[in-house]
Amino acid sequence: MPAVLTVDLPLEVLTTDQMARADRLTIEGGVPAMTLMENAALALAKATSQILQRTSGRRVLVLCGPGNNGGDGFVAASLLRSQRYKVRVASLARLEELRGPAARAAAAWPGAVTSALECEFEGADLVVDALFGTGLARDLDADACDLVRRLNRWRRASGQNVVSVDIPSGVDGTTGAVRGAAVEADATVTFFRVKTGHLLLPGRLHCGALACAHIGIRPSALETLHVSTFINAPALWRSDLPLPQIEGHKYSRGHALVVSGGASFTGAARLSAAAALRAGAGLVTLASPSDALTVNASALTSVMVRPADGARGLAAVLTDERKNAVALGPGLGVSEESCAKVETALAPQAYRRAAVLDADALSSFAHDPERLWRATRAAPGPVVMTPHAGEFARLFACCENDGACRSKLDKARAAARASGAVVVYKGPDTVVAAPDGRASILPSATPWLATAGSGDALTGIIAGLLAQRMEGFLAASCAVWMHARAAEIYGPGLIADDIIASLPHVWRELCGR
Ligand SMILES: NC(=O)C1=CN([C@@H]2O[C@H](COP(=O)(O)OP(=O)(O)OC[C@H]3O[C@@H](n4cnc5c(N)ncnc54)[C@H](OP(=O)(O)O)[C@@H]3O)[C@@H](O)[C@H]2O)[C@@H](O)CC1
Ligand SMILES: [K+]
Repeated sequence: MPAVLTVDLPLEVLTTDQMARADRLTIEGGVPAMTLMENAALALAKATSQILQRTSGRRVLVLCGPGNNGGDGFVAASLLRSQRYKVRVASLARLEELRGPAARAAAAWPGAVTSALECEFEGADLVVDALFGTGLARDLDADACDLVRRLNRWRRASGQNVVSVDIPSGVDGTTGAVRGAAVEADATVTFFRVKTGHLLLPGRLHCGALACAHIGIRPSALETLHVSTFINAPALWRSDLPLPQIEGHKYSRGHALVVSGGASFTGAARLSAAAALRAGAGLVTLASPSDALTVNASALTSVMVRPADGARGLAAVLTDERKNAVALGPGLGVSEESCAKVETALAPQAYRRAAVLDADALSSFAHDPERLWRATRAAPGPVVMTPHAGEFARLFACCENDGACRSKLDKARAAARASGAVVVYKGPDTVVAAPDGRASILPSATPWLATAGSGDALTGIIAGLLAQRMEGFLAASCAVWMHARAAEIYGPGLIADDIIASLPHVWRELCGR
């Protein structure tokens, strides 16, 4: 798998409506729509010819749709033809149905145009998919679905490349959903800014290598769009990254407390504790039930172990105000006692303590999520919750079933609003959402991350960053990225311990040394 977590893409991520507004503002500001289309086609032709040079291909088939996405295709076809590629064009619409810049682009194409529904892919070295872009408004009809499926079958059978213009046709640019059928591309060239549908599954899996081209829309257009979704990349949180100071000491780097389960369930909390230390917390203590003290103490060296039985025992350990971040959930057990421990950890108090809730700390409230929201809303410091899809569905049924929530991003945002907490909705396209509306989307994650203990390591990294007083949304986003990058660096064969062992490499990359 290529290292995509370090690829440079602009930070802001737009919905298709926001992109249409950016286009409109730019055109109203005096840049002709045709100029934007020509710039888009230039970027597309460049990306296409780079692939053709690599594969020694000469024959290109351009599939054009009924809107401006098709217009980009016509202009790119003309450009590629002028570079002496052998170009065929097939259109989904009759040429007299085209409007505006798309009609002008089609009129300027000097070659023949055949029907896309009847076109043959045989003989092509590369297909340009310019059928539908950000204007896709409904599911593809049966004929268009059939065309897309034929294209996908040909690509798999021939091993040839497909390059999508703006977004693979059939992918909803805002939600990432497949509207009937969607092109499977090897590369996608989008314009100005990446759209949410490029990053959310299943859309992301259709894009192939994603590139974003400048087409003449000024970044100042973003000011009126109120963008609150970002790619989860170092540029989002790097300036807030806590780095040890020469004059500092271990207490100034924060003290994380991880709550262990009983004697038979201690491994998960120990993984979290080790990850919190590697994430840079100055000290980490494991609060352990008495029956698990021996096993915990004998398995740990740099993590301290303190006895804590039940919610009262936890309250006693937490009277130490230096313990400024607490993590609960891994191996905790689903029980009323776990609910009481969570409420103890979140109880209002004079000092600002951060909390991370994962796994059983969430599942224990599945029968009464409102009880958890009362505690998270009243908590004195930032609270981060890290549900995977199953936990999310149990806890946030209200957001799952809300008709207004059309994507994973919408659901995570609604959950963050309901709970007043930062919600890390885990998965291959992990979304981090803050109650104030900010959200980040992880652009990639290796499937090797789906391994036992991986979530426990993430919980620990978040706790470690929170202990160093990083702001909740940024700490959660940074932890999600570090976790994924550690796994990407390690590669195949990864187990949870390797994520923790790889964190120093991630720190070296981030610190530039
Ligand atoms: N200035 C700009 O704006 C720039 C835009 N650029 C490019 O334009 C693209 C956006 O163009 P767009 O808005 O024309 O939409 P597009 O994606 O081509 O498709 C809409 C067309 O399809 C139709 N249609 C929709 N759904 C359908 C369905 N399921 N099945 C069948 N038909 C369906 C819909 O017609 P409808 O029937 O809904 O009236 C309409 O005709 C963008 O992705 C980028 O590539 C660049 O050139 C840079 C400058
Ligand atoms: K397309």
